[in-house]
Amino acid sequence: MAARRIRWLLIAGACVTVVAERAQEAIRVLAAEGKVTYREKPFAPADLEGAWVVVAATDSPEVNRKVAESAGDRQLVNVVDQPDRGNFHVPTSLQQGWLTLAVSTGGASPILAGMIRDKLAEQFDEKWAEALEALDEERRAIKGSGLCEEEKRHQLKRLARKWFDSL
Ligand SMILES: C[C@@]1(CC(=O)O)c2cc3[nH]c(cc4nc(cc5[nH]c(cc(n2)[C@H]1CCC(=O)O)[C@@](C)(CC(=O)O)[C@@H]5CCC(=O)O)C(CC(=O)O)=C4CCC(=O)O)c(CCC(=O)O)c3CC(=O)O
Ligand SMILES: NC(=O)C1=CN([C@@H]2O[C@H](COP(=O)(O)OP(=O)(O)OC[C@H]3O[C@@H](n4cnc5c(N)ncnc54)[C@H](O)[C@@H]3O)[C@@H](O)[C@H]2O)C=CC1
Repeated sequence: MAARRIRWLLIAGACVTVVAERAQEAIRVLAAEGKVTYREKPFAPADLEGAWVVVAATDSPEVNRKVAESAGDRQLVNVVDQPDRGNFHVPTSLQQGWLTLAVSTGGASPILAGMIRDKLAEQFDEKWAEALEALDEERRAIKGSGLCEEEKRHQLKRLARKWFDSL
């Protein structure tokens, strides 16, 4: 579970520190490659110092509860086995170039969220990534034109509609 969250955090550009008594092999490899910092020890509240995002993903509900309770008001906390103890949930997501679609069922069924994402992926395929790049160029041209604000807005709306209807 922790490895899944770490992958997502690294893609987002986070500096990740893992605290685990005995981390999974995949995490040890990331640590050996210098991609994450690994503290091989039991959790202690001081481990949260300086953290912006905290993920409680141990296999012990008591430890995860303690992690959540030790976090400060200004920290984002995700608790993988007791979502209500944290202050954010992780949706499943689909990336198609610059397009990001996130799907959440509010915790009711993470598997269904994955199914919905797969269904959306059939509709929002590579064409959308290509379209967004083309649209971006056309939008810049309109923004850089000497047209008045009202006319620009009108053209930007028409531009988005043209692409939306063509895909
Ligand atoms: C609230 C949330 C936590 C949060 O915010 O982080 C949460 C909570 C819990 N999940 C549990 C179980 C499973 N979760 C998955 C899968 C995923 N779970 C994810 C998110 C979230 N899961 C958040 C809500 C998101 C939403 O509702 O949309 C995804 C999107 C992202 C990710 O986790 O990477 C990923 C989507 C899959 C994909 O993308 O295809 C699978 C299937 C699998 O592993 O393949 C199972 C086993 C089957 C089952 O139990 O249904 C359990 C019971 C744990 C236990 O008792 O052992 C809890 C705790 C509880 O329900 O209280
Ligand atoms: N949110 C979600 O989508 C899902 C959540 N889960 C939940 O994720 C949790 C973890 O499951 P897995 O990753 O399979 O477990 P795991 O057994 O692979 O990993 C647990 C890790 O916690 C560490 N740990 C345990 N006590 C510790 C302590 N006191 N201090 C520091 N580290 C400690 C262990 O050393 C180990 O590295 C479970 O509660 C499970 O119910 C599981 C599947 C999906």
